[in-house]
Amino acid sequence: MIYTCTLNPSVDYQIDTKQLELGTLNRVENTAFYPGGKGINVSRVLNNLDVESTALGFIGGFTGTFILEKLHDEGIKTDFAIHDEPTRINMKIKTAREETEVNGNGAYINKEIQAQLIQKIKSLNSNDYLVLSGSIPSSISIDIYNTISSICSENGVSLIIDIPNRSLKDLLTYRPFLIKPNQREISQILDREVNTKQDAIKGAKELVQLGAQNVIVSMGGEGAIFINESQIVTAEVPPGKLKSSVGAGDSLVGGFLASYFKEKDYRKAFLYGVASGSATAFSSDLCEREEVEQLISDVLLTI
Ligand SMILES: Nc1ncnc2c1ncn2[C@@H]1O[C@H](COP(=O)(O)OP(=O)(O)OP(=O)(O)O)[C@@H](O)[C@H]1O
Ligand SMILES: O=P(O)(O)OC[C@@]1(O)O[C@H](CO)[C@@H](O)[C@@H]1O
Repeated sequence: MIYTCTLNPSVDYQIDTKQLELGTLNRVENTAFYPGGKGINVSRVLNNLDVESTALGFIGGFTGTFILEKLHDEGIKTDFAIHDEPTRINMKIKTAREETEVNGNGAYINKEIQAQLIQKIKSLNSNDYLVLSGSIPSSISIDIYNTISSICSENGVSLIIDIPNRSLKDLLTYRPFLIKPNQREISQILDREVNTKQDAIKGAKELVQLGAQNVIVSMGGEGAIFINESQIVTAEVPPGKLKSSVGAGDSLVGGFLASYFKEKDYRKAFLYGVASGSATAFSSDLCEREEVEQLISDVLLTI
């Protein structure tokens, strides 16, 4: 079974507007609410690609209820540790020129609720995959990434890590099955600029040497690279019109896992992941299966 763990979920309030001016009243064209947070997005993408998962993490308040209802409506299983304070609302503002995100710092999670989640993660076993994704609420110690990774390592759970944090480097000793930093994140981890695919390949090799079994570096509209001990694959994205890149990275992870789970083929999984990321970038919400499959033949892989 695949599990996703979102320590800091969100309701994503998506705003489409011609322009945004600070310091004055802006009236906008379109708005929409989506269940958000990186692991939750992975669960939604897996579900769209006909792969079952259970969404774990912390959730609470009226925003938490909204997320749970949406996930259950879509047929996604959940097993969150529930707290009192509302889950955060993140603003995703798309103008004709650029995308702006305003992410909250997250709800207060007490020690008892934290322990409840850890207990759930302890019940996973070597047949399971856990996708540990996204930031942590500011009330939680960064050590929680370490705690979860070490439990997975002890119990043989295949761990996928996508966290926006330098501490990813320290988690590589747990030999995660997959990590997916984007260009900005790998630059931070390595403490140097990663600008080109060649830079990303060099950096990802270092992360494999430090313990990652597989590394994908996502580079937005420039595509992505995939590396493990025996393979290096680069991908160019298919042509299309960017609608919203929110969740594109999560879709890459979800698409990769959906394919790998069924076929156990890294190259095919990477291809499917890149097509999923782009399909999300070309739509308002997360990708649907038909959208992904239409793009597959336009993704250019180089081995
Ligand atoms: N403008 C784009 N055009 C085509 N494909 C895109 C575009 N932006 C993203 N993608 C696809 O999505 C994948 C992941 O994108 P990106 O590197 O932006 O992830 P990310 O920074 O983790 O995103 P997020 O945090 O919003 O989920 C890319 O590798 C690519 O396949
Ligand atoms: O603040 P974090 O946890 O780093 O990222 C949260 C977030 O920006 O990531 C998802 C897109 O990847 C959104 O659904 C969500 O709002």
